[in-house]
Amino acid sequence: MPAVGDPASADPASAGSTSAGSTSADAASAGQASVGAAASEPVGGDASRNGAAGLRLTPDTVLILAVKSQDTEAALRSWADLPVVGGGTAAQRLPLLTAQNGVANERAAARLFDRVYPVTVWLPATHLEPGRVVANGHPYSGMLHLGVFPSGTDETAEQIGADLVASRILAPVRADAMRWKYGKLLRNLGNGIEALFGRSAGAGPAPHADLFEAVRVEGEAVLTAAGISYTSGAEEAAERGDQVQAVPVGGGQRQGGSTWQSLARDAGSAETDYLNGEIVLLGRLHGVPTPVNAAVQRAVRRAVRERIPAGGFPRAELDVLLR
Ligand SMILES: CC(C)(CO)C(=O)C(=O)O
Repeated sequence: MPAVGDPASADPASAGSTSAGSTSADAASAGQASVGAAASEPVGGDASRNGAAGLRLTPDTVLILAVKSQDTEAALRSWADLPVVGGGTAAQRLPLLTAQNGVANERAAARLFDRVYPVTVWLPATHLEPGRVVANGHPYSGMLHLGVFPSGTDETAEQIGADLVASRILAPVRADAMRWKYGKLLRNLGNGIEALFGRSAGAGPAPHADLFEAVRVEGEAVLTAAGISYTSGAEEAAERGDQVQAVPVGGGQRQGGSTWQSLARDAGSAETDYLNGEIVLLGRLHGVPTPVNAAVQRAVRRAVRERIPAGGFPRAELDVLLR
């Protein structure tokens, strides 16, 4: 089952032989890009630089959307109308995997693509410099729950899952793939906090634990009010066990998650509008206050705009936003 390289850029996270479309992907959404890359060897190749038009899409091509949610629309538009050998377009014929954090990508994809497969990405990886994606996950590189959107499974999902397992990525196929994605959304609400303030050094109570707790509590309240089911942290952790542990590569610890990496790379955008911002949106739709998620979202937007380095945001300034 061949897949295609990135048409839009030579972005390393999407430059592997199996990712589709990118403008600012990072390691957490790189999924396949890190597969097979010797831990920290540069990845990428000609296909990633040829552009979508240079690629030959065959009926057994699988498209993997591995960009940040803010870049989804552009990536989808660049792929949808490309012809597939034998007739029809990519949007009509090819399976499109949304291997991304957040829950907005599936709806955006389904507006254009007939066959959308949600993928919940649990893949500790690091992308801080062009051309290099470090796969920190061990003994498996990651765990990607996948299924059919909006629900169900099919033969394609099963086959993709089997291919992923053969490449050292666990890939349970789930009829309720979106429930896993909403659970992961809750886990990603701390991404912005980590990006703003950095990781805890040393022992003792985690700094900013109050914020991590508050965004989660708001998130759960919002999903409950919206009648959306989600996996619990315990369910996810039990499923994963110790099969995907973040280990140091080349002597270096993984310094932070995907949003932290966006600030560290000065990527010019961050995914927070689709993580904390998703909770804020649902809160507005369902009448649930979400002040802490909104403050984190605003602070990360400011950090991106003012190019405040990862971990360098003053806590007092977030507290002002919370008053
Ligand atoms: C779980 C993890 C850390 C990697 O998939 C992640 O979601 C992120 O960095 O955003």
